[in-house]
Amino acid sequence: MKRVINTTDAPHAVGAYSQATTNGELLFTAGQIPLTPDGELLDDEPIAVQTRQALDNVVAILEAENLSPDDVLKVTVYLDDIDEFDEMNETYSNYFRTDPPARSAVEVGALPKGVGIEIEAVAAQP
Ligand SMILES: C=C(N)C(=O)O
Repeated sequence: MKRVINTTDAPHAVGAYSQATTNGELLFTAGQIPLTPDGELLDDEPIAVQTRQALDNVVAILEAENLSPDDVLKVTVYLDDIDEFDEMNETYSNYFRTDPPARSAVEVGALPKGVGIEIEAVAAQP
């Protein structure tokens, strides 16, 4: 059965979606943008800062379900500018140090709120 996740440790949805959904086995986060839980948009910050905030949001959502980055199976990274891949990747690697999840990283034409990055994850209950 589908259940939605709501945590104040991650930003509220900026549209018609839930922060995450789960069926009790798999958890799907919504794409997380560099928006703080208090609603501050970090769109003018370097991509490293934006990546950190997006991943902090992913981690907060995971922790709301007692999951951790180790439980993540797949990540998708959407970048406004693929030339920022290396900078994103350096920050990203701090979150997934051993046996990192599968990942796709792609450049897209534009992202909500004019941010530089959006990151979504799929995790499984251990
Ligand atoms: C920010 C999003 N995840 C959205 O607009 O779908």
